[in-house]
Amino acid sequence: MLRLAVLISGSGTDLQSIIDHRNQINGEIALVISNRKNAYGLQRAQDAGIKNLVIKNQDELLNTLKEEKIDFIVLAGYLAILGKELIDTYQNKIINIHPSLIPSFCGPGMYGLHVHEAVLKRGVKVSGATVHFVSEEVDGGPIIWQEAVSIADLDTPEDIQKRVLEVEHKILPEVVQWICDGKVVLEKGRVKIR
Ligand SMILES: Nc1nc2c(c(=O)[nH]1)N[C@@H](CN(C=O)c1ccc(C(=O)N[C@@H](CCC(=O)O)C(=O)O)cc1)CN2
Ligand SMILES: NCC(=O)N[C@@H]1O[C@H](COP(=O)([O-])[O-])[C@@H](O)[C@H]1O
Repeated sequence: MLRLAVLISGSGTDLQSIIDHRNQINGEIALVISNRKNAYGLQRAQDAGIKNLVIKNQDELLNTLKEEKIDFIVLAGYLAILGKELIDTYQNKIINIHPSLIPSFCGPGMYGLHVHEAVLKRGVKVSGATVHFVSEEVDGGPIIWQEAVSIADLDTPEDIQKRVLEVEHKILPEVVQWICDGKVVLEKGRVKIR
């Protein structure tokens, strides 16, 4: 059974979606780590009986992940850019959920509401969410799964965020379950679900 660490920075609704599905997931949410002490996701972890820590320094983060014998890392609204050492140590063992259909509206500076503000400004009629492997290139890692959603009837970034979060809360636990079941295969930079 994989020992999972979920990294957060904020309210933790993506984390909660994994917690809510943990009985279907053949992995243990062993640790929740936030880089912000006021992240409500820490309370969600506490309420679920999951060990939770605040760690801002990436060297300390990597040491803690090793000490806790973490096998796989899920970035769930984690708003810091991971460095080369951590990514090399956990190569193809880190996933991230992003609130757009990558390669659109992603990369440095594209996080949280900023994404949906850019989506609204551009006037696209479809958005969605993407789960991808994490590489040194921000949001540039191999795409694992995506789901689109119509936003043609929405007029504010907050409404778009709300609708996209519904998709996030569906696909993130699904992908975590597939990973824990060994169904996610990366071949020549392209992901297949067995
Ligand atoms: N090396 C990588 N690190 C991270 C990745 C990645 O793919 N490779 N994914 C991001 C998650 N993310 C979008 O999905 C993302 C997070 C944060 C930022 C960003 O610009 N952050 C700001 C600071 C924000 C803050 O602290 O308020 C910044 O670093 O200047 C962009 C994309 C997680 N890490
Ligand atoms: N680029 C990363 C990024 O923007 N991540 C986004 O932060 C939000 C976290 O919400 P949560 O704290 O309620 O899970 C989610 O919408 C997630 O896609």
